[in-house]
Amino acid sequence: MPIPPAVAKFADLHPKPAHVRFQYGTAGFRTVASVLDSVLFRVGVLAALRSKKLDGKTIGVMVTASHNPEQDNGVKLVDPRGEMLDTSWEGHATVLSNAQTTDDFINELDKFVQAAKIDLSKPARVVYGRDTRPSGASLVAALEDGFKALGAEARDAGVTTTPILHYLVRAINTKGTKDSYGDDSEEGYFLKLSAAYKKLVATRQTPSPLIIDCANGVGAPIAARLVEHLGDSMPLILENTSITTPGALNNACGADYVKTSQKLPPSLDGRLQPGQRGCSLDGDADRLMYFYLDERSQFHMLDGDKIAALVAAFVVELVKTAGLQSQVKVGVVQTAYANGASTKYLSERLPVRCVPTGVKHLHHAAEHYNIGVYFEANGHGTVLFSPATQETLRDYQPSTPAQSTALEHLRSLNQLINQTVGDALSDMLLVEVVLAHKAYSGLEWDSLYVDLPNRLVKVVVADRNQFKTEDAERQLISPPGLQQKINELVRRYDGGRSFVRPSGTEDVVRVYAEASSRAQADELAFRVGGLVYDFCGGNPTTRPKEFI
Ligand SMILES: CC(=O)N[C@H]1[C@@H](OP(=O)(O)O)O[C@H](CO)[C@@H](O)[C@@H]1O
Ligand SMILES: [Mg+2]
Repeated sequence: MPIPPAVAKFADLHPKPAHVRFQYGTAGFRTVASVLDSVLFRVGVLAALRSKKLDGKTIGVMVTASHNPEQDNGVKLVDPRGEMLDTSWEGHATVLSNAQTTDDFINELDKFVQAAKIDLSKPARVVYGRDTRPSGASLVAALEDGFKALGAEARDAGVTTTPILHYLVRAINTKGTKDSYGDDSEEGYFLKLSAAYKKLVATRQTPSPLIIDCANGVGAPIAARLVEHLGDSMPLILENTSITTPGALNNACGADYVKTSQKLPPSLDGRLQPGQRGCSLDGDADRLMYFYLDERSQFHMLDGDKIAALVAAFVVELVKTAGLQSQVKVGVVQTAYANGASTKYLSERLPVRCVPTGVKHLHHAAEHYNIGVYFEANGHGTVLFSPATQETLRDYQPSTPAQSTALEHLRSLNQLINQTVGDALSDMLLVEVVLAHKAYSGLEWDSLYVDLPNRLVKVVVADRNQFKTEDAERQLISPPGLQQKINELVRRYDGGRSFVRPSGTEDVVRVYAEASSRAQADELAFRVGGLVYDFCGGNPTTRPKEFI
């Protein structure tokens, strides 16, 4: 079947800007919003094709640039089980987005449809949402033209969070089956989470109020609705909720600000009291960072690694108490950015795997455990219960009241946790459940282990693509000879660790370093940064001053 003429007609309305090259990367397409119109249209077409290829299963499309500045935007596709787009299609997305003229685009499309054996007569179904960015509405209009061009049945989920969009995709595709993921509506999502949360804390004291920094993004209206559903069971105070103030999104607030600057958002100064818990969401509410001030008002961050440690230990304990330890093996997945102290803490208790950066790698590795806990240090993560484990939890006959209670808790956790993708609000409730059960304050949680001081540095190089890594990105194999020099530097530092990899989302190379003291971690990072810069022939006049 030839490409319907409507595709070319609509494509003419969305010309590709000259001299821009797009790439479907770790987080889909992401760049300044002003150049994205053609990309959105073409992604609309691609989503419809993906649905046709999968017999009309619903595909999700999320328009967001997450923690990036407000003027950026982006788009990513969600596969039928609520997971990220299959990697084998990422390259096709890139090729289609870069076809210059309408004719080029139709040619590429035709080639792709033939090669992938897509039956264009099949139905196509999509569901799409966007964050609060001002550029969202017009980009969604371009996306909708892509759907129309192929006659896809399209459902608008409106302004919503990335994890809700993932939830909806899974809920729509499992509707009416024995694997039903929940009602396929935002309301269904809130009911599922709040009911599970209330069950889990039913016998616990109401916690002290938690402050949520909503990053002035879509997390604000969504958290406000969660508040209504939680009622008295969880006192939440929402901050940074100005979604219509120009420039406010992610500006000096949000999970990425907290992680990279290791500081309290200035807007929370005087609001967060010593001893009180606070947390930050990012711009699309799929990342979560916790923090608290000690009695001297010193800021302490509880990042994705701390969340993983807290949650994994709790799940292991429940599995044991339920008497399921021989059938249900719990494991953790991290990346090289995980703090060495967290890896040590976790490895002493359960299996830990290290995989390359990017949620899809963590997610897939976590699927290999019966219960897989994965978190990136930046606060993106979730817990996956394998299908077999869900059956075990359903059928298991406990033999004591203690076993029965632990089993009920595991069943509720399986409901509480958004298993399609990291979800800041679901993860926040999960953390609150564990804190309530352990009667931990932020301080006690923080004391599970002490973070090794660490430093992340960006290095601008002529061509980051010459950087190739192995061993889950912990070793460089190219440029040749550089890894040896890094090793020589690292050896000089007590508890030193450092690795270098090309970023998948920015045109930079990242250097990570940790050591037993702050000064040493900084020094090691700046030495490795300088080494990388010079090794790549960086211009001495623009060499960053802090590099040693
Ligand atoms: C050090 C770091 O935080 N890297 C981030 C960042 O990837 P880079 O490939 O390092 O640019 O963005 C990714 C997508 O959001 C996220 O998965 C990852 O953790
Ligand atoms: Mg995000």
